[in-house]
Amino acid sequence: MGAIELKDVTFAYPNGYIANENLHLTIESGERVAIVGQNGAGKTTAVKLMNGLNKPTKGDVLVNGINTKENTTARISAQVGYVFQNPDDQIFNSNVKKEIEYMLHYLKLDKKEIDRRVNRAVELTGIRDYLEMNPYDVPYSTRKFISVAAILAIETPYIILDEPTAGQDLNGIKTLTTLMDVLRDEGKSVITITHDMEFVADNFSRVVAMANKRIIADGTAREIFWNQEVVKQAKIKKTQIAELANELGVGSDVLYRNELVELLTNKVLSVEKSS
Ligand SMILES: Nc1ncnc2c1ncn2[C@@H]1O[C@H](COP(=O)(O)OP(=O)(O)OP(=O)(O)O)[C@@H](O)[C@H]1O
Repeated sequence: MGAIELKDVTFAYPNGYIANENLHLTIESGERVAIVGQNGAGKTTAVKLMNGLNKPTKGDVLVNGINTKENTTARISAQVGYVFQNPDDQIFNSNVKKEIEYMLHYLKLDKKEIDRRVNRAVELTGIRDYLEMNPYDVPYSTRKFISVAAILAIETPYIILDEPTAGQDLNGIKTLTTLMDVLRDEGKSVITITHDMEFVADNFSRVVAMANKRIIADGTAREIFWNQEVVKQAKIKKTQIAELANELGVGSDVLYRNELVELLTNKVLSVEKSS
């Protein structure tokens, strides 16, 4: 069993701006972790450290024991796939199929294996109808799935999704949820940056909260969403159900609809009993 380990990592951009300070984090292989926090907290910078796109200014990042500082981004990316927040920063081929196949040719896989991986990635992301099109001729929300498919096809043990639900409608969210289930069954690690707390509560048990370049909390979704200090500092918007429970003053750790329904039902029953 491997892990991604950030050991006291600080990162400064070439202009000198320090975007991450003293990060300590271990993500075991197979784990699913959501990274949440205010805009500019340093989330994207941190995940780019995990796949070698950023190399630490101080400290070390290890991927399955391999130090990212001593290896090329290409080698680290074969372990940790990163789907960019904006697909237009990632996609550069003039044809969807070519975009998905690009890394597979780089990895020198044979045609049969390339076809298998492309088919699987296309199936999981629902983009088969677009295979022969120019990625820039398809809607933005579909283009996001092209960037997901290109990374899925590499079949890395760790996959990072940066804001996957942004711009997706109900169908897109459904496709993502099914994809999350498949990746869970395959034992893959998924690390997600998101501002969508419903998506977090439904798909991630571990949540890392960032604020002002640092990790300020690391716990279960329930622990993070009901820690008022963390919610305030990281500027997290709670789930609607947690907000509602808070406003109604029922329960101090409600996260899911069924929990709220049960609490309210019990309250009604106890009022009926006592009257
Ligand atoms: N190439 C760069 N050069 C200098 N500063 C940068 C660069 N890229 C990002 N930054 C700065 O680093 C800080 C952290 O950015 P980052 O993208 O990691 O934040 P984030 O938490 O992912 O934000 P968001 O939720 O808005 O995507 C921001 O202040 C940003 O302006």
